[in-house]
Amino acid sequence: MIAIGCDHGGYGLKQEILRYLQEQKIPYKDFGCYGEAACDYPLYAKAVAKEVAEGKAEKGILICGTGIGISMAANKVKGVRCALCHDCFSAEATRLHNDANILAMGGRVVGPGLAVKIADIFLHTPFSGEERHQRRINLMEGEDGNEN
Ligand SMILES: O=C(CO)[C@H](O)[C@H](O)[C@H](O)COP(=O)(O)O
Repeated sequence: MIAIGCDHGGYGLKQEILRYLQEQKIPYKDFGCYGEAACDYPLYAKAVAKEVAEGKAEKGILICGTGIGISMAANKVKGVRCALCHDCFSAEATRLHNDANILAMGGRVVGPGLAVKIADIFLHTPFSGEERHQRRINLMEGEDGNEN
């Protein structure tokens, strides 16, 4: 299951991503927001991040105006590796190298065609599992002597 959320700046693009998920028959849970009224992105970031961190969702997708605030908020949750991607190369690389578990995008930055392609790559690219990448993820997650 994919957990998905947005703020008002990402609402329109989220509708496009939901359409893609439905067409592809990819199960999802929509954590809001549910309209274009102004709201606060950390609330939706935390709801999706918690779902992913607790293993209830396989991956997450978060969308705000820029993708910046919502990715920052998601990355405060332990176990979350949220990657802000506005190109296909980064979407593939963050899965292969970082095993990113949440994709963030900006609804005011990227158009729907590219955004759907980015989401498709993100959802279908496996982690490479290579030792050097796993070692770096472990360091990032606070193992091997780091504090966090
Ligand atoms: O990244 C963001 C915040 O850091 C997002 O783009 C928000 O969607 C944006 O800040 C919302 O701005 P608004 O003026 O309240 O529409």
